[in-house]
Amino acid sequence: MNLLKDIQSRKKLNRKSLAVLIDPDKVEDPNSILNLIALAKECYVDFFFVGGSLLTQDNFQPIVKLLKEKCDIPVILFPGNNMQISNSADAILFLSLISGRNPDFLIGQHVNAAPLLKRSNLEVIPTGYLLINSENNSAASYMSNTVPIPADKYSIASSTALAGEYLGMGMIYLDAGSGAKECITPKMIRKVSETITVPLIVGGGIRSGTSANESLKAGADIIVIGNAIEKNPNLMIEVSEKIYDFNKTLNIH
Ligand SMILES: CC(C)=CCC/C(C)=C/CC/C(C)=C/CC/C(C)=C/COP(=O)(O)OP(=O)(O)O
Ligand SMILES: O=P(O)(O)OC[C@@H](O)CO
Ligand SMILES: [Mg+2]
Repeated sequence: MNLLKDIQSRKKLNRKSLAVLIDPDKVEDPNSILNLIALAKECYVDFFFVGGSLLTQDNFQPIVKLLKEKCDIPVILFPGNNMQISNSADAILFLSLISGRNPDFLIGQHVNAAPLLKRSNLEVIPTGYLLINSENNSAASYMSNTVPIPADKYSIASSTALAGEYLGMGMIYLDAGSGAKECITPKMIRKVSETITVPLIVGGGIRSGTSANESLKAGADIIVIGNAIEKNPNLMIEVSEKIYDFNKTLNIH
């Protein structure tokens, strides 16, 4: 399995995907996600992302193992730091926080993680990570000690994403921050997606089928939903129907 190649070929076909984010700190008992896993299978969710800005409990490894045991949905680590590595997952987003200017999140965490990743079987996916301003300071922005790009500074975001692509990053991730009041605007997604050629992941504050649909229409290739699905797992059904409708028009089987 080569997930990046798979994601690139989906993009070529303009085929959209849904990633469900599991933040281990929000899960009290790993077994409590069994229903979520069952629903994700029914909804043909494309990926599970697992990670958090800060992990204070010991359930990260058990959650990754449980996901792998109970379903075939690829599990991609979305690490807040270099401690969030599990050999049981399929891949890791090797995030470099290019919207910020904190060397530790641009290259420092990566140096610590690299030898562990070399010994693992994880697919390492170099990903340019951009935090876009939301009204509230996000946990990711606080923990990384970086200032997000203002939500209406389209050329700064597009140029940053393009620089990431030119540096060889295989994907770009635009994040308004988990639980953001406002998700990334369609205009911002459009400007960035028109500038880059690599797959675009968009997340943070997506809470309805409508905003999911708008993000996809504006050019997101993968949308990520965490908080809203934790609160209302049935949103997964609504969003996956939107993705199904979107992909159906492409006439691929
Ligand atoms: C390459 C390796 C090993 C690590 C990269 C480390 C980097 C650059 C991280 C980027 C900055 C960061 C702290 C990202 C966190 C992203 C994430 C997993 C968010 C999930 O949501 P939370 O931020 O935990 O939100 P809540 O406030 O809802 O808990
Ligand atoms: O939890 P939400 O707001 O859906 O955000 C998902 C993810 O993009 C956060 O890093
Ligand atoms: Mg968290």
